[in-house]
Amino acid sequence: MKNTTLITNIVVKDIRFPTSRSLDGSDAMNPDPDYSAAYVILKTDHPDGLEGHGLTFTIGRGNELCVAAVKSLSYLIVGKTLESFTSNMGDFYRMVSGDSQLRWLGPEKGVIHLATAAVVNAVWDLYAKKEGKPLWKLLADMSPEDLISCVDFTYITDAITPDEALQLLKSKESSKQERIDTLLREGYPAYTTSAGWLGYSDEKMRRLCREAKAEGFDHIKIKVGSDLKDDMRRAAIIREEIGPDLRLMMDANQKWDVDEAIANIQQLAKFDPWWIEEPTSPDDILGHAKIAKAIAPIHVATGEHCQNRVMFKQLMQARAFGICQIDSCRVGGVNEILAILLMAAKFEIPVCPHAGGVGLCEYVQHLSMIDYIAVSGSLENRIIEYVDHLHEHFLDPVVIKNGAYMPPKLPGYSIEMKAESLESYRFPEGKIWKEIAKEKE
Ligand SMILES: C[C@H](O)[C@@H](O)CC(=O)C(=O)O
Ligand SMILES: [Mg+2]
Repeated sequence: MKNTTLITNIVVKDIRFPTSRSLDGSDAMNPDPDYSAAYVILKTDHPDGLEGHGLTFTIGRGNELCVAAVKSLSYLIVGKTLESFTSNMGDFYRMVSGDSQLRWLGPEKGVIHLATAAVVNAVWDLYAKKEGKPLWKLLADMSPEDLISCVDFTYITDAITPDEALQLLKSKESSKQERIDTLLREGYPAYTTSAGWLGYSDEKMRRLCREAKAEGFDHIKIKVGSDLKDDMRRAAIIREEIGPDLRLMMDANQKWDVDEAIANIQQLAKFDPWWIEEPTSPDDILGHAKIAKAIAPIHVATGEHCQNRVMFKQLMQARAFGICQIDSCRVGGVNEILAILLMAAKFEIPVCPHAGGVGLCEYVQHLSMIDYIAVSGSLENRIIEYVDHLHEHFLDPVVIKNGAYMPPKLPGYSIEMKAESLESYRFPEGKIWKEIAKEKE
């Protein structure tokens, strides 16, 4: 029997969920998101019909651009074997992100990089399925040398060299099993954003806060950035519900200019936020540094719109944030995430991933788990975002127990959606979108 798995085709789907109807996911910058995915299926010649699944997340309009970008990348993947990629995952990443003509569209940013993430993550899903392990375990079982070989150190060696990264991983190697046991027993701590969407009524916010507390969450995030008076009123309601001891985080979704952010956070400080997220443009490193200095000890958190490892590097070097929010498909998938985790460990900055959306919770649980097991080795001030939407569409949805993510058990990257969901939410031909179109008529 042959040992190689040929990737025979890529199927790409435009999948959209009409979340804007209930204002789930709404914030000051994005008042009406329709959580969406450019969804990738790698078909193979494996006798068991093995497939690699991956997605990149958008909030509706423009999802078709990501679909088109995946199609443009597909010639790099189709007709090649999985093993030709997994024999050197670093070379694989450089090949996908560095195509001599497509690179002009980025490099390593924007629509082409979102598409890169979908493709790269689909290959990791296929790899983990072929090995019969959940992704976190596939990575946990790699030697420090193998993990390092997955990383593209181009443009970041002034912050961390491959040799430094290797030493860092080696220092955690002998105690990995203890941390795996902790995760299997207690899970990885989570926080919830489900109560704090900007479009929710005060009553709904209060009810969801009570439910979150009862479910064991001790960190809650709310949206700010609409109107300061309203932000203060909503923050007061949330504090009243959660009391003084639970941690409260605030997310401005890039709404403010730098000095405006400082002034507004100084007002909101009376509600004791642990972090303020995306206070200004995600590209403004010096602006973030100015805000971080002015509002300490409140932390600046950012990363969900941080486009690549080079930007993360500069945020770290400039001490511009205190919390690093990786996003599983904003940067170029698992390989680039490993680079960011290594830098964060070296700079001793906690990584608290951005999740929510559709599929992001399913993805990032693996990333935080590998960070804890093999890279940072720490849970201190580390917590994964959790949002209670759309998990029912996945074959291996996240399991939350007592406010913590339990380690996934099934092989793969947990991102495979149910066939009936892919069919019903296909845009614009799926049943759901046809019904919505009819209602509008
Ligand atoms: C538009 C998205 O829902 C965004 O508000 C998510 C986000 O900022 C977060 O979860 O953090
Ligand atoms: Mg956010």
